[in-house]
Amino acid sequence: MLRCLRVLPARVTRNFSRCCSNYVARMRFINKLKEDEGACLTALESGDVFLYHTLAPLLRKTQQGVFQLPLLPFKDLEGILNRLGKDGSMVKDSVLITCTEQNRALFCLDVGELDQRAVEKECGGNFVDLRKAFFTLRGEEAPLVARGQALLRWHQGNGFCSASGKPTTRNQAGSQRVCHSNGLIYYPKMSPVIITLVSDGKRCLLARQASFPRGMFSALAGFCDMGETLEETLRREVAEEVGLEVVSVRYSGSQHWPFPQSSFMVACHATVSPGNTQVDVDHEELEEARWFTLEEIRAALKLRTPPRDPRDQPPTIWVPPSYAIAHQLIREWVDDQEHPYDGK
Ligand SMILES: NC(=O)C1=CN([C@@H]2O[C@H](COP(=O)(O)OP(=O)(O)OC[C@H]3O[C@@H](n4cnc5c(N)ncnc54)[C@H](O)[C@@H]3O)[C@@H](O)[C@H]2O)C=CC1
Ligand SMILES: [Mg+2]
Repeated sequence: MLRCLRVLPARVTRNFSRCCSNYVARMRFINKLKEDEGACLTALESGDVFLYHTLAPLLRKTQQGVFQLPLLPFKDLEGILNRLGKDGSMVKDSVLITCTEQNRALFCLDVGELDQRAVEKECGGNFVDLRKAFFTLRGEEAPLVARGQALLRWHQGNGFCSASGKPTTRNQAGSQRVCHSNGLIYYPKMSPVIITLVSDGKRCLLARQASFPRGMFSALAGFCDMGETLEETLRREVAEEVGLEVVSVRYSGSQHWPFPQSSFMVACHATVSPGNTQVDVDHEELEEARWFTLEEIRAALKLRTPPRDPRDQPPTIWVPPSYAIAHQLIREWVDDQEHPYDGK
């Protein structure tokens, strides 16, 4: 019975103290840009834009060999577009992403209709696949390129109203599209996904899909069905994929995940009772799922890059890298084992 599922208090308190004191003003400014067409255009004209070509972000390599996301001031980009024979007003198709602590607005634009090499030459960079960009960029730039691509992809796929079949029009910020024939408003969409690390108190359960790189194991994940709570999704997915019944759940964190389409990943720890640990894998979904000891997980976490030798038998086990929320769950589990929680 669902009532049996205990939802434990979160152990981790997120600390936002690093946020600067103008956070409230900045959030209200961004919100105003979504609602006020004139203010958004003014912010774009004094802001920066980063580029995509058919959804691949433009990156630039510094002399130190570090990849960066080049931010082009509005005027510079207008000039570049003019030099490439395009009307500079194309910059106005940019989509609002965020705004810096100095209230400088940041937008992105897909220049897929221009010659890729010509743009790369003008901008001094290269358009790279999002997966590569996401794994290469540092700090806050990785979620920025993911967010930008997700928004641009959503605009490219929502040019028509699904009720009337007529074209939809975007607002200046790109935070919504409207069908003027029936007034329907469309907002960017993410699919909610639960991701959970199941533990029996001493071991944790990791699984791999056949499509994963060799040797990589991750936490269990699954899309929410319409009308489900996150707890119901978690309980159902664990039952479906590995045949186990979860008895408690603890929230860990969340993450926007752009692959293959926008998912909103909600990460939780879950436990099964020690007497109910017999795994029964659904081989339609998973290639393998099994329990791992603390020592095995510590060894897997030590591998910073996937093992080089593709022939090692059995394959060396490794886990998703640090930017994946699965990694956070696995690290927290190790921490829980090393410093057990006394419930206070
Ligand atoms: N950031 C991270 O650490 C991780 C992210 N993930 C992501 O979680 C997502 C879900 O994991 P899966 O095990 O594949 O889910 P899943 O166990 O629900 O299986 C996927 C199947 O669910 C169905 N489905 C239902 N609703 C769907 C929707 N809205 N979009 C697409 N398919 C839908 C499809 O038939 C699909 O083949 C994947 O996109 C994956 O990339 C998975 C593991 C780690
Ligand atoms: Mg799954």
